[in-house]
Amino acid sequence: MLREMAEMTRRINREICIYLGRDGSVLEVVVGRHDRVNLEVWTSRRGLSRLSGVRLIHTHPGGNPSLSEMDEHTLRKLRLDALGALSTEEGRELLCVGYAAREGVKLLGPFPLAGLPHDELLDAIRAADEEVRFEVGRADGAAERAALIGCGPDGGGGESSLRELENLADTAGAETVHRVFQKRPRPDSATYIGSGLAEELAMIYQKLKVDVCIADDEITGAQARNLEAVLGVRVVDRTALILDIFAQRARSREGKLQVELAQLRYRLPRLMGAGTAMSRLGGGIGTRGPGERKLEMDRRLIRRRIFDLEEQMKEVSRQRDSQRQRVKKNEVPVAALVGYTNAGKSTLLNAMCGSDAFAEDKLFATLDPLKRRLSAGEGGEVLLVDTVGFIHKLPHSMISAFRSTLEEAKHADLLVHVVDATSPEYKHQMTVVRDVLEELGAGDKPQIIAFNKADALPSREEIEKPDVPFYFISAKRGIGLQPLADAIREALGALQREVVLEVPFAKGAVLAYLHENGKVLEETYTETGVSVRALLGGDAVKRARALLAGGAGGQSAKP
Ligand SMILES: Nc1nc2c(ncn2[C@@H]2O[C@H](COP(=O)(O)OP(=O)(O)OP(=O)(O)O)[C@@H](O)[C@H]2O)c(=O)[nH]1
Ligand SMILES: [Mg+2]
Repeated sequence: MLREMAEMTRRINREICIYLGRDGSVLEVVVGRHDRVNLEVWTSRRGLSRLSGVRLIHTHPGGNPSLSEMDEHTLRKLRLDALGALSTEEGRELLCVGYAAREGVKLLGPFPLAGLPHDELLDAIRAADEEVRFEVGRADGAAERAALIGCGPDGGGGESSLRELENLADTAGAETVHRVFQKRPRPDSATYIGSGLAEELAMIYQKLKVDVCIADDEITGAQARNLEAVLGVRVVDRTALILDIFAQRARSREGKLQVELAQLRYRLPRLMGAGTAMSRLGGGIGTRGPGERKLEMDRRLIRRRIFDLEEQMKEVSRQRDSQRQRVKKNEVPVAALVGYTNAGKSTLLNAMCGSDAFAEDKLFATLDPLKRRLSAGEGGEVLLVDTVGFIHKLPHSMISAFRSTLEEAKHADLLVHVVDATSPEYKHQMTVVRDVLEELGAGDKPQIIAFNKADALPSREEIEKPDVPFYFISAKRGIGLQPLADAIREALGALQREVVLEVPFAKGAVLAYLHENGKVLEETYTETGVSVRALLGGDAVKRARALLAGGAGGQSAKP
């Protein structure tokens, strides 16, 4: 067979690649180009830490009989029993064989075809099979090596989106080794980026030993499969990456339920047919579930699990609702900190409430809503709630999966929109946040904007002034927090503010108005009229003042 392979390679000047099972049967034949071959992935049903039970022999057109660096990478990545490289120079055919050993890859040969040490080779493989254990995840235990691809029209912010994707990859624990953005009006329906570019990338990825390719947009299952076939590496998209981060970070029961649900809903339409086992190879981005639960289930099981999770979520939602009702009854106003991921929401919550929410220079540090009492300032009790950060290209399926967390924003009385003012993308990020709030039905809540990280901001003049109240703060350095806290209290108070109004006897109608439209707490009779302490909504205060000011003998009211 080796002679035939050499002969054929000389004729077509292309690599030929044959996969063999342990019984010697041919599992697959692949013909590549002159200088490379697309390595299909074969995994038998053995554990991911064991040798795969597959041997691969391929030809090197020309006279090089040894294993290339790429060959060795392939050997470990596919956990092959052995990988043979056959040099095909006529009359001088030589076979070199590599196999996995505990200390890395061992090489035997090159041997002339007439003198192959069959027994020695088989013994070596048998020994390796006993002792070699691969780390699940990456064969060599290092960080996953990621390559990023994105495409879109010129000037569509694709580059900065790709930078953010790199940040996300970093958060997920992967190292970005390659990045490419292709300008095109719209993604290719079959391969997302152009197929020509994909073929070029395949070469580069092999050289750079890329483990996973991440697309900056949500792609279809078919696009992912087509790309995998060309690129020869696992392909995931932005959504899978975000879900992976969520999976690593979810702590509370509710957070875990939400993440698992979102992951399964994302996976269901993307399940691959049997045999394409690429996504099962090792661990890494897109394969982790909450608590490192492996996401390997078939369709039927997934459907059942989704149903289970939905039922559990309903229960959690009910509990959360009744909790909210209790808070409402106590009339404790709630302000929700919302904003783009990494804006500094958790840091602000900690600074303003003297608490210790988890804050980190990573994206999506916070997954679970956290409520704390606002400590600074006078007046009634106010609750602040931290929320999950928003991000652009957040797919709709995820918004619905995280609805119960995001609903904290919807049920809050006031939104404090925290903005990382030092981000070159701050305007775009603000738009994203507004859009998500809109989608949640919280678009018209009263808002205060907190431009955060003012300590690291070169010039406040550069920041475009919004048309809602705004404050420059530094959550980390504790700058400008008191004015912000006051503003929060005041804005919340406007909803049901305690005011004292001096109502002259001549304006008896105002008294009636206060009783009807607010909650009168105390009435004290003075020489000229009644001093009323009452809880009033913002509009009611305005109206009462107007009534007091209007007409003869009007006396100004003191708030
Ligand atoms: N320079 C500076 N850095 C800040 C400030 N506030 C927060 N940071 C940093 O910004 C990073 C993100 O802070 P977090 O509070 O985790 O941000 P978050 O909005 O809660 O992020 P997610 O939970 O991931 O959505 C951390 O490294 C903080 O130390 C600030 O006022 N100035
Ligand atoms: Mg946070």
